[in-house]
Amino acid sequence: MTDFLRITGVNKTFQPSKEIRVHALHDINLTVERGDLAVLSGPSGSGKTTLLNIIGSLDSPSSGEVLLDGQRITGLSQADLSQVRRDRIGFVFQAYNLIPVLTARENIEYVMKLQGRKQAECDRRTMEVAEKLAIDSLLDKLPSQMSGGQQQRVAVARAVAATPKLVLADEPTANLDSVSAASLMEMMQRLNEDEGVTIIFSSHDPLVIDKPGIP
Ligand SMILES: Nc1ncnc2c1ncn2[C@@H]1O[C@H](COP(=O)(O)OP(=O)(O)OP(=O)(O)O)[C@@H](O)[C@H]1O
Repeated sequence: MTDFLRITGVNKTFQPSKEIRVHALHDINLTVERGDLAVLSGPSGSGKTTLLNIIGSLDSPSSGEVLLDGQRITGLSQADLSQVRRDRIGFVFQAYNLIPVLTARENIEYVMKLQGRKQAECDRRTMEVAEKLAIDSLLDKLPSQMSGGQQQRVAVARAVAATPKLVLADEPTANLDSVSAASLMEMMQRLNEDEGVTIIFSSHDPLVIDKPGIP
């Protein structure tokens, strides 16, 4: 069976100016199985965001290759990469990144609409994920009318609603208090089990990393 995600010999060097070169990733080799809930842990500056951006095809490695579901994503055209991101990957960011002028419902529907799904299907799937994330009473609110924990649950709902194969979450609990962080982790764990979606997230929070059930 092919690995769901295989990263081989990935290096990333940033060159912000002529004199400065930053080796953010050095010879990274990693495999993730389908259905895993995996955590990338490490101190600030160790390269977690850089690696997640490369896995999510938001950035490209300086060398090495990334295979997602058997397909080599390193070297694809920008148009093909956009399609991979739209159809196969859901993103959750530290700062929630909801669209401020859209309600929770419209934010959640956004990627499904880009995929060309019919309104009835968007409605059904929005309700399904909203119930799983306990945000069904928040669907008509704007991000500014919600707490940080509520916004992050909406962001997770947006990431999973479009039925991606992979969800990438970069420090999703970093801006949350410990109770909201624990609740978000439980919900992500349940989504991983219920929907079989592979989730990779980064964290440097021992409470999150050491949670039972997280390998
Ligand atoms: N666009 C960039 N230009 C130059 N250097 C960069 C760039 N992006 C990241 N870096 C550097 O690469 C290294 C890894 O950064 P990265 O953000 O991936 O770490 P991280 O583990 O996610 O950190 P944090 O936990 O603080 O978010 C750091 O030294 C950072 O300064």
